[in-house]
Amino acid sequence: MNANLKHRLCLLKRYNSAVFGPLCKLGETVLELLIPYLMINLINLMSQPINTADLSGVKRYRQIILTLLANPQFLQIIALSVITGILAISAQYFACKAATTITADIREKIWRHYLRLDTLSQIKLQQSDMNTRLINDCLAVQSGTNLGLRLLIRSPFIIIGSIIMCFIINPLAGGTLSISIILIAVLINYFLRKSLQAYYKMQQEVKSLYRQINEAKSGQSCIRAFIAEAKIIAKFQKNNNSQAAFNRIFSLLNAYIAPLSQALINIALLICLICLSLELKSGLVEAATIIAIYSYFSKSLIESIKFANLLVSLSKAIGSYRLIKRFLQLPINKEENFSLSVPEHKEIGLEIKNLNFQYYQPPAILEKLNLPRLHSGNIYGIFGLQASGKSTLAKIIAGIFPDNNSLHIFYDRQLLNFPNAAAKTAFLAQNVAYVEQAPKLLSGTLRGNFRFNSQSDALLATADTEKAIWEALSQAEAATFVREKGGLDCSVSDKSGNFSGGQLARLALAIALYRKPEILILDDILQALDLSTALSVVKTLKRISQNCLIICLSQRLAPLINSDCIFILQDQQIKTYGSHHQLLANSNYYRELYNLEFPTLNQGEQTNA
Ligand SMILES: Nc1ncnc2c1ncn2[C@@H]1O[C@H](COP(=O)(O)OP(=O)(O)OP(=O)(O)O)[C@@H](O)[C@H]1O
Repeated sequence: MNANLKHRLCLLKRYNSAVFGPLCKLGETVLELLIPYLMINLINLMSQPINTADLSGVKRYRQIILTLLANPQFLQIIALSVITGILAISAQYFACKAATTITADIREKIWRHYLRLDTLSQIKLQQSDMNTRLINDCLAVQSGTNLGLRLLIRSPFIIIGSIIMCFIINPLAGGTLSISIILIAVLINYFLRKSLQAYYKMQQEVKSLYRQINEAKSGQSCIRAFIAEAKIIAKFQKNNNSQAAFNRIFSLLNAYIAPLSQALINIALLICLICLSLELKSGLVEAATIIAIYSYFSKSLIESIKFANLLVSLSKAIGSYRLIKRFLQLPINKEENFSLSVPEHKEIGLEIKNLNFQYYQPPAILEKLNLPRLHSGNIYGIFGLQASGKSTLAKIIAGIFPDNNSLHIFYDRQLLNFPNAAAKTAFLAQNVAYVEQAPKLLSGTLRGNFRFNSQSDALLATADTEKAIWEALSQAEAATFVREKGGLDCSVSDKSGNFSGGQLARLALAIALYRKPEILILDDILQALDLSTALSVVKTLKRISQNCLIICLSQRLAPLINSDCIFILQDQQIKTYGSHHQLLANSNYYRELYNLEFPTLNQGEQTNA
């Protein structure tokens, strides 16, 4: 079977409720249209006198029921009502199942796409946008799909069917109903347009509220420092009031639709009844016919109002789906399932040639940057003042930001060729451990944070794994406080609030060491540690650097002085490099920095150098 057909069959199987729902609704609609028509005969039958003169009390009613039950049309109506009920419930069930399945799949797709996004797009994307896509937009799609599957066929079918049935029963009634439905359509169209304009403005305000909440959450210290609470509250109030105003306009405009439509249909019905009353008196029309006409008028009215609500829901759903689609078109750069097995005991090397980088708009953060070949077995230091681009460079080496083909990887001095940029990113993700400046853990348990590459819970709890985790914790000087907190199953709260900055740095280092990476990048983490812990960590790093390439980045010289080579990042480039002593002897800039940082030591050191 061809793959495309197979894929379509799978989709059909998964979303079969989306077919069954409308089918049940169609069946229900057809039967519902027939019932008032059949009622004409039933009412006529009931209006004929049933001989109950010699009976009294319960027996009298029993006689009436038996007469009705003997009439095949009565039985037909009962049977049709039961089937209609069953079809209505089934349609409801299938529509709900299809809508929730579709939305769950879309939500999963959004999340997968987010995780595979190009990191620059991830940074650019506001947290509030992600929340809106995942929650508000998905809910709008869900309710639009649910209503659409039930009403998109039903409402027009009932309205057109009612008009046809009215024409069959009485052409005057058919004509009056047609005209009133056209007027209702014009009215609905006008109010819908206006209300949707208000809805989109309301959405903008909601987005702005979300943004403000997130900003206020992340910038709390700034708000407190500048006593800016009142200003923040006033801004929030302004947005909130504006959102409420648009919400009110939207709700009012929608609320007008039902009473105005009802008034229109009632006027039409009144005109129709006045005309028909003459025919009724002259015996041209039966009372039962008028009841059936009334029934078709009310059905049309109810369906018109439902259809108006459906249109509102559908336009919201379509708007939301467009935003989701736009999000899903954002470029991804991580290729799943790419694996390049790392040969054991091979020396890894990396080199950067002519690297340029900017965050989605100028200025350039790194420009024509070159980094000579680095090899495993060494610790390299990269020094740069604040905002010189250290973290940016670290993220490029870790494969988090695009390297635009400037980063070259070597095994035993042989250049590694990757089939495409995504394969290189996947390789770096597997082999480089990057410990960021202010790391955070995933909430849950500490053990869960050591889950690498979809390891199962069972594997995480084996004696071997536990031993390896504790070894990594000891190497990162984290074992003691982890024991005090209750061991590997101690909890990690939301945003890692139950650990200090230094503890988080050590835990992040332990997680990185546990992975036994080929390249380890430490972004200013030694700075977060007290002196004795930092010295122990440096000793560990010396030991593990025998099989690993380690890069430490720092805005202070102290954590880098013992590195095998120190690179100075300045003016978007690596300006100079060498060992601490070489730099002290040859670089004025380095010497100045050193004198600033160690004012009392500098005399002796410089004399030695
Ligand atoms: N997400 C971002 N969007 C736009 N510009 C950014 C972003 N992240 C960093 N920058 C800018 O890039 C420049 C380098 O930042 P980077 O974090 O790489 O410097 P750094 O040397 O690590 O700084 P620090 O020592 O202060 O941590 C800075 O001017 C910063 O404003």
